[in-house]
Amino acid sequence: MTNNIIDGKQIARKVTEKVKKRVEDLKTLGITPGLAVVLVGNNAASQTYVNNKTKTCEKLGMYSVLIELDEQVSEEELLKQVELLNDDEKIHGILVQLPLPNQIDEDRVIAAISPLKDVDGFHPENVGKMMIGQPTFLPCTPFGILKLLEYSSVDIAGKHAVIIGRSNIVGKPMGQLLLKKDATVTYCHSKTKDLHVYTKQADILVVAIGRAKAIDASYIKAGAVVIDVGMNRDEYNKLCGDVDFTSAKEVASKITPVPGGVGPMTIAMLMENTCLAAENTCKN
Ligand SMILES: Nc1nc2c(c(=O)[nH]1)N[C@@H](CN(C=O)c1ccc(C(=O)N[C@@H](CCC(=O)O)C(=O)O)cc1)CN2
Ligand SMILES: [Mg+2]
Repeated sequence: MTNNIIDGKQIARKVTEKVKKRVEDLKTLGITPGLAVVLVGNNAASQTYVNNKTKTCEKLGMYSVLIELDEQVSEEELLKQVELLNDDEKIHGILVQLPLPNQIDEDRVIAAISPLKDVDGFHPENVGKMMIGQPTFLPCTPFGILKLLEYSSVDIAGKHAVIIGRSNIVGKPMGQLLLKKDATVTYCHSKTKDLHVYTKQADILVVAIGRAKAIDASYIKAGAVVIDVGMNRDEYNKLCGDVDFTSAKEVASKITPVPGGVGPMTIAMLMENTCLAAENTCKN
């Protein structure tokens, strides 16, 4: 198939252009949206992502701070930093970059972030709101995937969406958000038997397994929309997804590449959530 590639970079640019306008409007009211990004340790990939986040804030006229903590930092020290940010009026959004080192309980740190500043949408209160369809911050990767589908004119209602992966930050919320759009949702995961049986039924297939090129054309129904959330290195150390793009693009009606698909949307939606957090302060 030709011309079936969903360009995440281009769609992310369209989303951030709209955020930029909202930031300008907020500034006329004397409010500059502010994002605090907390990075623990020196994971190279995480460093790239947090730098992209703070750079994008600058480009959109938002305020940002990057707090870098040592790999060995204690949970108490990290929680103290989160508390300071919860109380900082210049900060509307707080994000603690994941994964965290083993000595730190991720759930405890996420729960310490004020739900009003939880622009990742990971706090249990916000996850609960998402589940019951109340307005809240939606987790950036699944929220970005919804936008990709919307901008690519993919109808969701009545479609069979199959999600491979059940993480708290991608798989689980992705299913809920597609359900809210009236898809019929099936979750698959590492213990699923006969994976082909499910994936072959998918009109929309979201792949978040964490294994390079694990899903090839043989798993995909002709004409399906394929969304690849993976981020791996192949045998030549080249970035690649969980989908074997070369074979999959021949059967999919639309497909996201890696890089340049879902990744840029994650950052664009973080900007939208931070802007929303700042707008919310006008309503309170
Ligand atoms: N607190 C959070 N931690 C993590 C999240 C998150 O949403 N919140 N998601 C991922 C990492 N992530 C953002 O933090 C992220 C991953 C990848 C990209 C991206 O733009 N990828 C590019 C390729 C980048 C490269 O060249 O290395 C692409 O796909 O085109 C953005 C954000 C885990 N942690
Ligand atoms: Mg841990």
